Amino acid sequence: MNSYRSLRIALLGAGSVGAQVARILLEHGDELAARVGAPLELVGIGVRDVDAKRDVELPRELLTTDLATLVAGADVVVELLGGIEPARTLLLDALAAGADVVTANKALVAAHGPELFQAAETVGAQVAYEAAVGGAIPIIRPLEQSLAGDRVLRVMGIVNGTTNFILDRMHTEGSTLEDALATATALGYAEADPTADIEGYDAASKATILASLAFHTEVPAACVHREGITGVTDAMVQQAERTGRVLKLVAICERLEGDAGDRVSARVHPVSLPSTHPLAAVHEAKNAIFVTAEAAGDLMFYGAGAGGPETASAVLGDLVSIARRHVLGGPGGPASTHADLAIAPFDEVLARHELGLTVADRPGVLAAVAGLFAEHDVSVESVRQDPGDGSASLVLGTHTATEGRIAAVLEALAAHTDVERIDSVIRLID
Ligand SMILES: NC(=O)C1=CN([C@@H]2O[C@H](COP(=O)(O)OP(=O)(O)OC[C@H]3O[C@@H](n4cnc5c(N)ncnc54)[C@H](OP(=O)(O)O)[C@@H]3O)[C@@H](O)[C@H]2O)C=CC1
Ligand SMILES: N[C@@H](CC=O)C(=O)O
Repeated sequence: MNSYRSLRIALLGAGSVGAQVARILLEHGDELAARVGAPLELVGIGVRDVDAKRDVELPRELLTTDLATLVAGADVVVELLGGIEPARTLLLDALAAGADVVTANKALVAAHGPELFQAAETVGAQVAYEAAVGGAIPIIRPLEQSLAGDRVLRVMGIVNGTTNFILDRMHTEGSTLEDALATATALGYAEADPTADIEGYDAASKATILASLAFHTEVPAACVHREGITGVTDAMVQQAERTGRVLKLVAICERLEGDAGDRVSARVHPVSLPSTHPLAAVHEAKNAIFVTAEAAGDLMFYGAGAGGPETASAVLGDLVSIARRHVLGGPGGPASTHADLAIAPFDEVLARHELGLTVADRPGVLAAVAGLFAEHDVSVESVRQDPGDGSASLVLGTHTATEGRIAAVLEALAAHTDVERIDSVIRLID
């Protein structure tokens, strides 16, 4: 090891992820120091309650509730608090003082990434956030660096471990959403407020980050269409199973090519996939992200999307690379947003849906209802009607049908006198 002084690491948070980061820093300090070329000195751990019971026993003298003072003396600040404040202010203070920052906080990066990157650029510091998307899976660095010379066309996948765990348990064990969420929380997968998981906010933050990196364009969180899994019912799960399909919450970020120039679309919503689709084999809290790039073709990234030790791996990867830069020097620099593409409204995205309807139980009713689809330019790919009870399942095609047209046809169906109920609506991916 050369004679570089030790690097002062301030850790903010000792929850599911923070406690594991502290454990690894303390247990494997010598090995990490050898990799970096300088010791990584954990100077303190900022928490809300120094007496709280933790999964990992941490030296009492390292714990503090004075996060501002802890940040002030650090070379690198590792933020694992979650939420916007006080994380944002603490990181801006750290950057203003010239410290580098590592964070797993996707809500913060999605909402305030440009502000943090600008603050870092001003002082030549770095903000690293590999753990903010896909837990242990390397996806930020591949998009930011490995694919920087290619043209990314699409990033699509399962990016929230908690909701994947819940949907998986609903399919495989018949669990309720509430029971499966309680287990996911106990396993350390869920956010402090799990509404962020089940209502799709967490996945939407990740979609913001992925789309911004993939398309070199700032994609504000407000431009990401978001639906969570609270509308997924047992009946929808059973309907998917009857047709050999599986429900998953996916994020889709696409470059849409058009005569007026390329645009970007980013959205998060449940979909129904054939059980043979590779995403159908993503179980428990695993994540999988497919990237399609013009020259590279299709790439797939798979692994643990949540969990303390797994996420700590990504955090420590960032910490080691930042620490190496301190010791050896090397490039940092802001994320590229030079392309600045327009964002396509969700209504204009092409969509394929499966619809469960109950119509009045009279001959010819479905044919009359079908007129509504033609009126809204929505093609009907297939119709299956159960004899006797008026229930029908329709697949609505994509080539001309946009999300906007499907929404309009659903509104018209809801008002149609021969339609008793819309039983289920789910988007299909093949
Ligand atoms: N859990 C996971 O699988 C993953 C989490 N992430 C992200 O990592 C971050 C941390 O997640 P996780 O470890 O699960 O969160 P936890 O809720 O388990 O832990 C949060 C920690 O931060 C401390 N903390 C929170 N607010 C404050 C505050 N205002 N002042 C002082 N301390 C505070 C808590 O202190 P105390 O212990 O005293 O209450 C706790 O130690 C989040 O941004 C999350 O989105 C990213 C990928 C995966
Ligand atoms: N709550 C998140 C944690 C990781 O980002 C998830 O379940 O994916």
